[in-house]
Amino acid sequence: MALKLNPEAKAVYRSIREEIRRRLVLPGSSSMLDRFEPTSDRGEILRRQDYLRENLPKIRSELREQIARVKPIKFRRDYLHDRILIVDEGELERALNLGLCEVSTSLEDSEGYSLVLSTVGYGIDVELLPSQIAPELYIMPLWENRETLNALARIGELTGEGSVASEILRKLDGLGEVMEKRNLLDGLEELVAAKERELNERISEKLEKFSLTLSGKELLDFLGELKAGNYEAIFRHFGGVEGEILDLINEAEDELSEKLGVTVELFSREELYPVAVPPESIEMLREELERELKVELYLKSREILESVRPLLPALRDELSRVNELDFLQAIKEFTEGLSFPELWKGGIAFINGRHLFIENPQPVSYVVGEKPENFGVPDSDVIHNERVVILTGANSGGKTSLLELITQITVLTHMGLPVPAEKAWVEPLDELFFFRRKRSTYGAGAFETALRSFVRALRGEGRKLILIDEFEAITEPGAAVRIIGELLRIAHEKGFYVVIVSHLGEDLRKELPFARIDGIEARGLDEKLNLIVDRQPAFGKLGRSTPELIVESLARRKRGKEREIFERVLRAFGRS
Ligand SMILES: Nc1ncnc2c1ncn2[C@@H]1O[C@H](COP(=O)(O)OP(=O)(O)OP(=O)(O)O)[C@@H](O)[C@H]1O
Repeated sequence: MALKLNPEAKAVYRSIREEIRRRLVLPGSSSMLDRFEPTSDRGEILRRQDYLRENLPKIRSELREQIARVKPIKFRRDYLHDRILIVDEGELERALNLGLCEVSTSLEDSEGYSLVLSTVGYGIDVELLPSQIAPELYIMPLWENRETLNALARIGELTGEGSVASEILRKLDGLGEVMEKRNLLDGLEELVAAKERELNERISEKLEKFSLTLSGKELLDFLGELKAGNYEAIFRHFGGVEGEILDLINEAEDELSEKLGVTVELFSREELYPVAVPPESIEMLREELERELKVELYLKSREILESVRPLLPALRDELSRVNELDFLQAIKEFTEGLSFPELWKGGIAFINGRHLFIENPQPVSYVVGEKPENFGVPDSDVIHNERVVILTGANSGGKTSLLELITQITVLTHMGLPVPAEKAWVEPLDELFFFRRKRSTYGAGAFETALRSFVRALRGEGRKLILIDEFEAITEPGAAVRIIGELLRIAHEKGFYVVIVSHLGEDLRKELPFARIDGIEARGLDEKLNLIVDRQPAFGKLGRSTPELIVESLARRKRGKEREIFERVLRAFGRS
């Protein structure tokens, strides 16, 4: 059963949830928060506490950075246009239903496909399984997410839970060579152009050398041959150069063949200098390479998938565990220094509670309902297990903040999380109500609305905590005492826990002997003549609003005639 929250209590829950959510690293982890919605089920709260007690210590600070590297790995069914599957008439429907590629019963249809797969011996042998027909659909997402796999491996080390990712990565290594060729294919034009440039440079060097040699003694020989009409020798001379150039071309093509893994013949043998590769040749080479690569990638993927497939369920589990770890690290960060409350029966009590959203708050201890035996807070002897408490005291004393703190501790307890207090005892409740003071709403409308919500909170049975901030601000003090008095009597009879902020403490005390009156008071003035407020309510004591301290502050700040008047007023309090 979910703990019921009225809108303002729910707003406190939302701000807590938001504090945790913004500490998450991955968007996919926020659904974990839904599992920690406030519940009134005692057993469930205890289970959550146990789960966190066991798991939070495993969370190391380095984890956050690794979690941030994890991306979801999505295996998508896709239709592959590069392959055809040739099957037997009887398998046709099953093969078509796989929806992975073109299917036919006739080999004639395979024209134009890079990959011909077959269950009947017409191509690469396959069974009718996605892992054999389209292994790339499994392997490519893994290959593209090596960063994630690396992070998972590291996370496995950090948590001591291990990981299958490193084994998968090792198997994927076998794909490296094919992928490198793929990269070469992307830069094919540039690769060929560079070779072409290099080749032309080397040929031109050769030709230069050739003309140099010719300008030596050979030139004389050459002229001699020419005079004698010995053309044979001249051609032999030129033929030698031609042979050398052809060698250079062959060498360049061999290098390319080696790199690309196919026999390359790109350069023309007709025009020896400068050599140029026609664009059509590059296109043909590209097509051939693509075809070869597809086959190679298919075969490699299939081989790797065979050994990787049994690891995939564990990988899936690890990926969802990362969201859980992300959630845990967010909780760990948010609850640093907080402590698990004790579940008990008797209300709510805490020692040195610290408001979540006040910076450097003064810790406050408080009890609504039964006082725990080892409560040990000074001056708490006057507490007599009162379920209804009236909180009085100075303006800006921290009354609203205390109601907020009680709400925070109650909500966190019901989420199963630690609370901002040194020690806390919380009874699992059915409903939590928090009514804030409506500052600017006056008149019958506002009063009617407030009264209705209050009465709605009192309706029915169950374990309820009702927190009300200054109800009387929207009606006349006289009527307020009567209305609040009667409503609190009903709350008392029903055994609900109530904290109500009120300036009518004196009057309510007379009406409600069962209620405790606590007070927040100013202790004095600091060196700058500002009020020093003790945020810790005094138990069983009406909080004076200490206007005399304000008068004293003014008396000491002012000069001349005004000061005289303030001092006279101060004397009326019996102080000077
Ligand atoms: N425990 C605390 N430690 C430090 N600062 C606090 C604490 N509680 C409240 N304050 C600060 O005191 C100021 C007044 O608090 P709050 O509004 O709760 O007082 P209040 O008694 O409800 O005042 P009002 O009577 O005007 O409604 C706020 O700025 C708040 O941050």
